[in-house]
Amino acid sequence: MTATDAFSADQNTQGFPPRPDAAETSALSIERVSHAYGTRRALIDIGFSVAPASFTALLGLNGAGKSTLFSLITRLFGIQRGRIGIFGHDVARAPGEALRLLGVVFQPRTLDLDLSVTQNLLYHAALHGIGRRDARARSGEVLVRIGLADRAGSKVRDLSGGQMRRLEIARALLHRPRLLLLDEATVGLDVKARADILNHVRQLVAEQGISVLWATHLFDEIGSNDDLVVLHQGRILAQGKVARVIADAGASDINTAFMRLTGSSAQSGSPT
Ligand SMILES: Nc1ncnc2c1ncn2[C@@H]1O[C@H](COP(=O)(O)OP(=O)(O)OP(=O)(O)O)[C@@H](O)[C@H]1O
Repeated sequence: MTATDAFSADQNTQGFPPRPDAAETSALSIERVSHAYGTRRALIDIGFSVAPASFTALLGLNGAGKSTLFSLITRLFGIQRGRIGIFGHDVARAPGEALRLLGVVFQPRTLDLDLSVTQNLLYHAALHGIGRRDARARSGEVLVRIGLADRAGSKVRDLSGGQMRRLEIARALLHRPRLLLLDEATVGLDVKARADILNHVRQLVAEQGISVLWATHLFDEIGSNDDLVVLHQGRILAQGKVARVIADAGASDINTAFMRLTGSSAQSGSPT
């Protein structure tokens, strides 16, 4: 069976409606997206949007489909079904315009440990075609923003895990994106480093107006005012303001709501 065949039984994926106008104003719009690895369906007709200057948590256990979705948004994988827009730019049809507005922090670390903090940033800036002088200015700027200015000359190898993550966030901000995706950004960090990263990212939303999609399997990373998307086994089970999702599930907290929606429980302790 081909990936296309894998969806043929799903009536909801037959034909896509015209783009809603609202999608044009969303930082990110996911419309009826499906993805299969051979016969394994990883995403099944999912749709949601991220509002400009908002923090949206994408909550799902391992295997929910979060990384697959990130791979589609960033064009690591081609889109099999549906449409993805970034500030109104279709990722498949206008990838240059769309991806210019996007910054990403992937789950695996991708820093050069033997280069300094600044050298890592300059290298990345060069890949984006940012001139040397501008790159230096921007590097200083993003390091201040993410609280790493005092480590500019340090070798990355000498940073803590949390500082490395913050450097990756700084790097993702170098080309001044308006939408930032973070895939399980706190995995492997202790409680303090996790809180630290989350605070920095929330500050980017509040102070810089950056839109954030924060993928996590930890419900204690979700704030009461956040927008929430609950993804489970490739399907979206709930979305909306956290309070609304909790109320709609007839629950009193996010943990119970998640259990009711999925029949399982997310983790509130340290990431695995
Ligand atoms: N390259 C691949 N080939 C085949 N199946 C895959 C591949 N990548 C992911 N899958 C499957 O797709 C589903 C979604 O996986 P995905 O990695 O997107 O989930 P996730 O929510 O990011 O989980 P995790 O946090 O564990 O990475 C899972 O069933 C997974 O086994």
